[in-house]
Amino acid sequence: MVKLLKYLKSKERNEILFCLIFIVIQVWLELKLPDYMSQITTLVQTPGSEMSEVINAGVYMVLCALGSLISAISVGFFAARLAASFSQILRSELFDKVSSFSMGEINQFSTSSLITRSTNDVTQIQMFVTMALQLAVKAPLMAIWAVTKIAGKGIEWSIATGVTVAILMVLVSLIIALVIPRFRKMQTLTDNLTRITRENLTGLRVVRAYNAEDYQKNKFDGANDALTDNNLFTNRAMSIMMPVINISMSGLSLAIYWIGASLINVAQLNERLTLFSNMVVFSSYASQVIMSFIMMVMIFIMYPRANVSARRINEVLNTKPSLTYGDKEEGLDNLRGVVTFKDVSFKYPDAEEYVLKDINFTVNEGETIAFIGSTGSGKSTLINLVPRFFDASEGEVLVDGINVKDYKKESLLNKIGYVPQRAVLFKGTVGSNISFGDNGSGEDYNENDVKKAVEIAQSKDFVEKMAGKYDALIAQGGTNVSGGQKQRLSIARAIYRKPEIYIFDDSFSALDYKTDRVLRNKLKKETSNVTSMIVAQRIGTIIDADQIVVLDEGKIVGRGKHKELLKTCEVYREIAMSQLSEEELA
Ligand SMILES: Nc1ncnc2c1ncn2[C@@H]1O[C@H](COP(=O)(O)OP(=O)(O)OP(=O)(O)O)[C@@H](O)[C@H]1O
Repeated sequence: MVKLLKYLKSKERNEILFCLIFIVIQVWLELKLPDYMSQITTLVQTPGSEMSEVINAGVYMVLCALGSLISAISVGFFAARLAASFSQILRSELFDKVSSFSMGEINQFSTSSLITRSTNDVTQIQMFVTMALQLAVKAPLMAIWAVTKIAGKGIEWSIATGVTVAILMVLVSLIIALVIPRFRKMQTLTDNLTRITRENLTGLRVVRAYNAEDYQKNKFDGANDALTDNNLFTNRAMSIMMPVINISMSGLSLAIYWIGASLINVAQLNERLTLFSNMVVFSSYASQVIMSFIMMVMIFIMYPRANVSARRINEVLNTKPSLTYGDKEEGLDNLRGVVTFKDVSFKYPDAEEYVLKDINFTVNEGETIAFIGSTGSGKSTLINLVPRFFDASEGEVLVDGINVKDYKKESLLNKIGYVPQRAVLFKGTVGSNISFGDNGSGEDYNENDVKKAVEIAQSKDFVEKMAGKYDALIAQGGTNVSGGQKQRLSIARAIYRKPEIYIFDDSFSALDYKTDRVLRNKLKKETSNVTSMIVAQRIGTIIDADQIVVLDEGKIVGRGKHKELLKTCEVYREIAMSQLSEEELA
């Protein structure tokens, strides 16, 4: 938890200082109250006391209570402000950190856990900081201050207070020891629940189509019950705590008055008044000691859960992204859109087997290189090494003659227009989704460029029919457009970027054959100097490519043009024969 404090900025540090000042004032004023009470008791019991003196002491008491109230409100105000801005900082740090992760790190934590860590865990910290700021300093300060006030006022009462605190310590420690493991489990169980909920919502159509609602419900109920049982256990244990504390407090008051009564009974007449006054004061301060104790217990209760959350947040924040970047902004002179793979091999983090082995090729400016092969042969993995979603385990990936690892992040990615296998659209408008291609320029886009990109991507017809045209709304995940339309908008986004290299990861398979052909021809005509790397399943999509690379189990088993490969590569011929007619093959 302490490690997280380094993220506090000077504004928040000042707020902590204000909190501490007000806490000291509050405790001092609260502990003044019994003094005035004792003064009033003595005045009332002393014959000849002036009424004005009693009223004076009463007024001071009211002023102290008011001052204490104002201080408590100020502490609450600053604590809430600090906790809110602290959690804002943490959320923002987490967001930035996760954005810098490679796919390997995202997979290591899992998306649902990263969501819980950025939301629920941060909320736990926020709640704890609000409470702890108000109580963590106040409780021990009040306890020590109150103890110094009652010290020497009566050994019997001190023993009674000491015994009560000792009994309370034992009981509360037992309860806390019982619940801490459950608090630790809470966040993992919440992760689990988030994962199942997320999976169910994103896969809702499949769940419905296969009548798997009951199966999903059972999984959800399992996770929900586990979390509920855990919560119930901790809540039941905690519910014992308050009565225990209340009984102890009442027992202590009873003991103090009982001891006081016995002492007064045997005391000399002139000592009785002092004893009575001491008893009243002692009882008040003893209550303050117990109150401090309750406050400390509350912190102990909240701490384990907040600490688990802090650890989970720290795990993310302390993870060093495996991707480090160089300082190159440009490639070698005269090179543009040139991609070279030199003896590249790759295996996924924690995997035993290589997914790519000894990959070598070069593609030059304006050329089209296509990758084909059976499913799982490593096509997507190969092209993912260019924008550095993963880094090559061995060998080098060069863009314009420079290793991709030596570029600045922006410089490398500005050269690339990437279209993923599954199109991704964001909530916004057609325009904002396409202009996302220009480093997320959002609503502030160049309308002509958007129109041009939409036209090349064969999307003009349907976009201009949408209500609002380029300002038409796109739902989260692009659920209000068809799969093919989504893919075309995603291609338009890459075109809007004006890159040196297009990377199409099986992006044309959602298009019908005619649109696929027209789109590629138009793209070739309008952006002839841009290099294209295309992963495809359809021979038709890559038949005109300058180079076709045939992959089988992560190895290149053929390379050349369509006609050459038909003659030289068995794997390619098999794929071609399964898709093309005799005439087309001839
Ligand atoms: N994140 C990952 N972690 C571990 N292994 C992975 C991961 N992604 C893919 N693989 C494995 O790597 C191999 C190649 O996968 P890849 O997605 O590159 O194949 P592909 O040729 O693009 O397949 P498809 O045509 O079906 O998209 C597969 O065996 C797959 O199981």
